[in-house]
Amino acid sequence: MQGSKNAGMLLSAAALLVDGQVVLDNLPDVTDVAIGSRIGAHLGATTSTTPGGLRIAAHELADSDMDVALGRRIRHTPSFAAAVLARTGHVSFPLPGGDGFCDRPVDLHIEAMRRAGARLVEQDGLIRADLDGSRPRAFTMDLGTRYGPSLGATITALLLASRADGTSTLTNPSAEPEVEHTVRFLRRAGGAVAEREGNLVVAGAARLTDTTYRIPPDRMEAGTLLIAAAATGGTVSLDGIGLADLTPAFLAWLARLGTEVAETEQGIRLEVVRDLVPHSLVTGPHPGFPTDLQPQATALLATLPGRATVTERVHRQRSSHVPGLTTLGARITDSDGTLHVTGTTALRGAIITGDDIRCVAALLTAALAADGESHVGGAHQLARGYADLPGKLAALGADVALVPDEPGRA
Ligand SMILES: CC(=O)N[C@H]1[C@@H](OP(=O)(O)OP(=O)(O)OC[C@H]2O[C@@H](n3ccc(=O)[nH]c3=O)[C@H](O)[C@@H]2O)O[C@H](CO)[C@@H](O)[C@@H]1O
Ligand SMILES: C=C(OP(=O)(O)O)C(=O)O
Repeated sequence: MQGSKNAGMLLSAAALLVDGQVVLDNLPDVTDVAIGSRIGAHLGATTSTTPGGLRIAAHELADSDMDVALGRRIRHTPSFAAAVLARTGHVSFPLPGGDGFCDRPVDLHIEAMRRAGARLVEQDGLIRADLDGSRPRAFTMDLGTRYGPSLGATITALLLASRADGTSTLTNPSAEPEVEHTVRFLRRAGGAVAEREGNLVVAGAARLTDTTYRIPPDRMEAGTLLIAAAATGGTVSLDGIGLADLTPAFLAWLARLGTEVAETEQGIRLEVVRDLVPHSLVTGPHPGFPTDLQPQATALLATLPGRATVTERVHRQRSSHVPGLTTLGARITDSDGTLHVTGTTALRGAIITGDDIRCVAALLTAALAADGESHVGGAHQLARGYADLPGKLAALGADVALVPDEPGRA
């Protein structure tokens, strides 16, 4: 398995907090991570590749103005900005990009900066934040939203608190594995983060020091491959990942469909053990069903005779995959954020395209199960989060090849 794109991005941001050298092992070769590394380099960090990883030396950050074009291309921009603000007392950054399947607000990121003592001004999509002193001040903040705790804002607050002058308390923090990895990384770099009664209590440090961290396996890549194997009635073995890396809700869903997922010496193995039947799902914060596997799961349900519902509860809406699936012949209706899927074995190949990472992964999954050939556009989106999904699927026996993406799209 590749290293996790989301953990890799957040730890690349955290690396900018360290007054020394950070080595991130097992960073995935995906375009978002490359953009994260370019953002660091533009701000004055020295980056160099190591076998299987990246060395980031941010002894000094010479610049506090983030490259606007790069910042607009990724979702984790506010967390990179928080690290720069905590280090230099100043930062300017654009509103983030990333997948645009729904409105994705950043109010909590901004609030964390404000609570840490920043004066903020927004103009034309650019945000400027300045601290009065050289360090953030200690603060208290609640990271809950009506959709559950915010992962991104928990990391932004954590990074600010780690360099604050005093002890901060973060209530209702996200429990996603990416938070646990960021906490471990910060502790290794000399930070003091404690978990107390479900809160994160962070004693700010004046300096964080050299450290090496291994990015965990990408649970979304693993989940995508497990779903693709189930959708094609196959068997798949994935090395370098364990059952503990996947959430109980996702594993229980796979089991109810009629697959068996077991641990092997090298990793995990999925086998289809009976005729698959559909089963409904609801996404949720960890340890719930991950939102980043919802589109692919919808694609699988669209191929299984019978009915199921798919309810998105992490994002306001996530149904960008529905038009492409419908073009392949899937029967899906959307009512108040819940997708009603009536599966069919009669999906047919078509020309379809997707505009975000998991949407394209979902279309690819359904195209593999469909009769005939499909052309799935959006390979550049896929490359934001998967190092080589078409290549891995081909190695597993799928008839899939990468052809040049649509002209004019970076
Ligand atoms: C908890 C969770 O599963 N988070 C997912 C979320 O992370 P990401 O960090 O992108 O999003 P958040 O976890 O912050 O968002 C959770 C909820 O909080 C809301 N919100 C967020 C920030 C903010 O300032 N204000 C606000 O209202 C969002 O609209 C959303 O409904 O999307 C990523 C991409 O799909 C996934 O990899 C993460 O697993
Ligand atoms: C939505 C995703 O990524 P991002 O938050 O970077 O847009 C994703 O990984 O599915």
